Amino acid sequence: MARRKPLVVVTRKLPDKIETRMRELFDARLNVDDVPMSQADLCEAVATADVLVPAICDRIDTRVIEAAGPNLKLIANFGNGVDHIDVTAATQRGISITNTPGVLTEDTADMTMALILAVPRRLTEGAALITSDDGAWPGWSPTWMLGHRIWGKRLGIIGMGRIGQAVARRARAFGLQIHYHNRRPLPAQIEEDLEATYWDSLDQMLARMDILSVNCPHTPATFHLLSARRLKLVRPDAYIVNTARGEVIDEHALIRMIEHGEIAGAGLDVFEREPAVSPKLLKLARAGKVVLLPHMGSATVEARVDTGEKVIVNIKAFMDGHRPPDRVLPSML
Ligand SMILES: O=CC(=O)O
Repeated sequence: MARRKPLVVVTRKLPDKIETRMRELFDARLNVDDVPMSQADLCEAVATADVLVPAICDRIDTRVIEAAGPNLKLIANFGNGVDHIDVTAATQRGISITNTPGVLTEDTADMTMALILAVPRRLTEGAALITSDDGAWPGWSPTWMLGHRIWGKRLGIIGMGRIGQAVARRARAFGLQIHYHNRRPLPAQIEEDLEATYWDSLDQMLARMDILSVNCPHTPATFHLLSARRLKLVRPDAYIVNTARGEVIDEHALIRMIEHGEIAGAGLDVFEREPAVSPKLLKLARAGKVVLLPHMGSATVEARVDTGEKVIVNIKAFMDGHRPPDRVLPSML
């Protein structure tokens, strides 16, 4: 007798190519209209599904895990970060989790570099000004719209995993000096190739950098890693860029310090209460102090297709009785 195809519930619209392949391989319940699923919808879905494919905008909390029926054995996340999933609760219920590392490294590093350039060089401010209706551009002047040079400055990367290293490779080409803080130093050869300096003490690194880039995952250990106390160590002429997760920075404290001129500015692609963005940040953006993007770090067609392909590989491996290549365990967080 032919084996029943696994019932795979996908919470958001995925690239057409991925949805077509999922329809071929699985009993796929797709969300072609891309209407976000409520917590109640998610609970209903996991009651009968074999596999749930959530996206990073879904909240797979204890309530959803407790609603899982006996068939749910795998949560194959569409995305890298898993801070929206209660990994411990799922693991305790015997549900495996997978993510999609590697496929968004270069795109996220590009967006990080874009923000590293955009904030000190006032890119969005200038672009808004030239297209404004009131003809606000008075013409070139030696002292007008001056930003700050990034060449020769010190970049402190917080979290030197795949994305942090990809940022370092780009930043070197822009003449930045690479410094980093990580749980562990990089292997000597990689450190040498990147000409990167390791700081065991995050506090000491923060006090000496011109630009800081947050590239670590959000885990219980990195929540508010840049706390109000640590932000006070940052130089008043320094900029902070975050393309990782909003929760890694105490956003209230950051806003206050930028408002008071205690930090020069920030480039943020992620926020503490996404998709809500603090009105104070919007005001700072209009004042040219911050550049804000709506969580677009990995938003390329290529990354989304590659992510979908990784999800499929993980589901297939699991269903064939193998260890899925991108298994996430609570001990990894
Ligand atoms: O932010 C994107 C991801 O974690 O995949």
